[in-house]
Amino acid sequence: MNGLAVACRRVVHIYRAEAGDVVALAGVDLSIGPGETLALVGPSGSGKSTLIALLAGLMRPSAGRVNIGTYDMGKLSDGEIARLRGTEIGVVLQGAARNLLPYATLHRNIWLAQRRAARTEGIKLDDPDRILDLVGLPGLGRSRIEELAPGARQRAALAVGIAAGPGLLLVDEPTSQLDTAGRDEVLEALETVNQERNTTIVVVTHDGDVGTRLGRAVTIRDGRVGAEGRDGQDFAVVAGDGTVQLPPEVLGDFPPGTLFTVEHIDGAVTLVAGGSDRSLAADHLGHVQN
Ligand SMILES: Nc1ncnc2c1ncn2[C@@H]1O[C@H](COP(=O)(O)OP(=O)(O)OP(=O)(O)O)[C@@H](O)[C@H]1O
Repeated sequence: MNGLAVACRRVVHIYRAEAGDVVALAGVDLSIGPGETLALVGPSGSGKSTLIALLAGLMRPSAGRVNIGTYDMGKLSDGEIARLRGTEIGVVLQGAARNLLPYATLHRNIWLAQRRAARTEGIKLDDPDRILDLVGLPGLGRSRIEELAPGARQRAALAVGIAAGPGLLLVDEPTSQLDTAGRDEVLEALETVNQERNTTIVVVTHDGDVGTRLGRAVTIRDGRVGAEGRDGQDFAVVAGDGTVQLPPEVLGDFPPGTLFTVEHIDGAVTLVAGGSDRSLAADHLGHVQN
């Protein structure tokens, strides 16, 4: 299976609660190429888990569109979404134990994850031992999950997530309970899976270093894409409705109501804060050029 592309267009998600509605996502625009690795970072409550749940088809967006490969997730039936999750989309929930049967062997856990795909025509499944090699657990097929150390258990959860050979792997907080060595092994496993299979991988994390390692880190802030880091450089991002969130550290310089003039200089666009020399050059906004 080749990596699947992901496209979110103006995605809104509202939780209906007795105490009042909560707008968890307020218009997310995000494109992820096939075979890309990406981290979703951001403060607690910003909407990361909600976004990954929408990508996994565990919930449907209140508005907007989520496309995975050729699928429009909002238009699929529950049965079609369940089939996708057992085949083309792999999901690793937060907390390794939630993905695994503790008393069963690694082989059996992988086999259980492959069951649905095995019945689906045209899907060729990897040998479980090959999957264990990919996640750095060679020869451990007969070990029971409860015998594994926490880092190995997290990689076992990854093995289950990739068992059916998904084109998109969604992983929630894979390193949060681990020491540095355990974290590095999990990241290595993710990198190997991505390199060997070209799997698109999206990881929700609080760990900024994980974002750096994965090459692309998208910050979710107040239910929107707030910023993006790529290969060590930070960018603000223009949303589908034309808005740009300024990084919190410069917000103090541009209070609400600040007026900008839009100046076109040598083919580049520069926003100059009214009556001052404070400006945002287009290059810092993702290069706006005609
Ligand atoms: N089932 C729910 N019902 C009502 N509100 C919810 C529900 N789940 C999440 N929320 C709210 O939606 C918003 C986004 O939550 P979400 O869990 O997506 O954020 P997060 O960035 O993943 O946070 P964390 O890093 O703490 O997991 C928060 O205000 C949260 O309180």
